[in-house]
Amino acid sequence: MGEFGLIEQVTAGREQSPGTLLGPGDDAAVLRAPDGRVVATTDVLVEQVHFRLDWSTPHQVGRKAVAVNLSDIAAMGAVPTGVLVGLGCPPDLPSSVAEELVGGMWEEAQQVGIGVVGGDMVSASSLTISVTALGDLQGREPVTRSGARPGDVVAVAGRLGWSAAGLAVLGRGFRSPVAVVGAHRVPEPPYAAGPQAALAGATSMMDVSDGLLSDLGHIAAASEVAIDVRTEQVEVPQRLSEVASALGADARHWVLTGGEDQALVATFPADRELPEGWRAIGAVAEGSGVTVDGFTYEGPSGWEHWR
Ligand SMILES: Nc1ncnc2c1ncn2[C@@H]1O[C@H](COP(=O)(O)OP(=O)(O)O)[C@@H](O)[C@H]1O
Ligand SMILES: Cc1ncc(C[n+]2csc(CCOP(=O)(O)OP(=O)(O)O)c2C)c(N)n1
Ligand SMILES: [Mg+2]
Ligand SMILES: [Mg+2]
Ligand SMILES: [Mg+2]
Repeated sequence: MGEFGLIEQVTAGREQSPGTLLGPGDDAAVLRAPDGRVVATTDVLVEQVHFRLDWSTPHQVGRKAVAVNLSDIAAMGAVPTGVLVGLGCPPDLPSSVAEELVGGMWEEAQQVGIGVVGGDMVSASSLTISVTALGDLQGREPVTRSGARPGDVVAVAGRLGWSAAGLAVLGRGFRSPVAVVGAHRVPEPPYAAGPQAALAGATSMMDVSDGLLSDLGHIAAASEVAIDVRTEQVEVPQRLSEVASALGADARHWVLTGGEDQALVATFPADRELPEGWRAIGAVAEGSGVTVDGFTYEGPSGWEHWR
């Protein structure tokens, strides 16, 4: 199938998402920007680096590719308005795989009431997916990485360590449909928690894509503060402990440094009540860097490409 046939196949019969005034199908989409500002973010996923088609179905990969972008929109305190999808497909990729991928993208987008408003299809040596998400602040100020203040509480919404546990299970050759494997295949970012944190006065926020400690390092650096994670406050779910003991791995390490669950981590003034779904895990102080119970964490604090 040629390029235009494939585009026709993946766009045909799709409903236009709310807020889309035009597209896909013209040179660009036109979206409503009620706030007068547009939030924009992009993340690329590459076969063998971010996913394997013997570990995940194309539909699951499509959902994940959109989810990792929508979590960045939520991490600004915004709501998504549309996604654009770039697909680099090897010439021997069955068109049904592209169709399923786009189907997964639509499913995830529709979880938050939006759609795929445009994209691009090119030939490539390995399957490459680039998603751009756009969002609306609904009149609120963006919650950046740089607003954490000494005395703030550090809190998290969503799962930590589940995706890393699933990756460990898959990496050891098991394909059983345990919950952690499901979590690795399709993350469940707490989308609504982003805008809720913004409304509750969060001073900084980001999504956890690389690992809690690594990502808190970005907040600490941008805000010029120190962050201490208190392990007595960080829950290690029973499920993760079970998987860890079966694999001879460390569940706490997954929770502290595992990426790809797309949880949200934020800081809040200590006198504010945390919004529903948020749990305290540490504190902000004067200084720099991230510590765990006052000590520097031994070993890598999260995923880093080329390391
Ligand atoms: N090639 C690039 N050009 C411009 N900005 C980039 C590029 N790559 C990354 N960035 C920016 O650097 C910041 C950190 O990137 P990244 O760690 O990928 O963030 P995230 O985990 O939220 O996706 C983001 O603001 C991102 O937009
Ligand atoms: C086959 C495979 N190997 C390893 C991983 C683990 N992994 C790949 S990228 C990544 C971190 C997140 O990806 P990144 O491109 O850094 O996203 P961003 O931080 O930009 O959101 C992790 C934990 C995986 N998902 N799949
Ligand atoms: Mg990124
Ligand atoms: Mg992010
Ligand atoms: Mg990263």
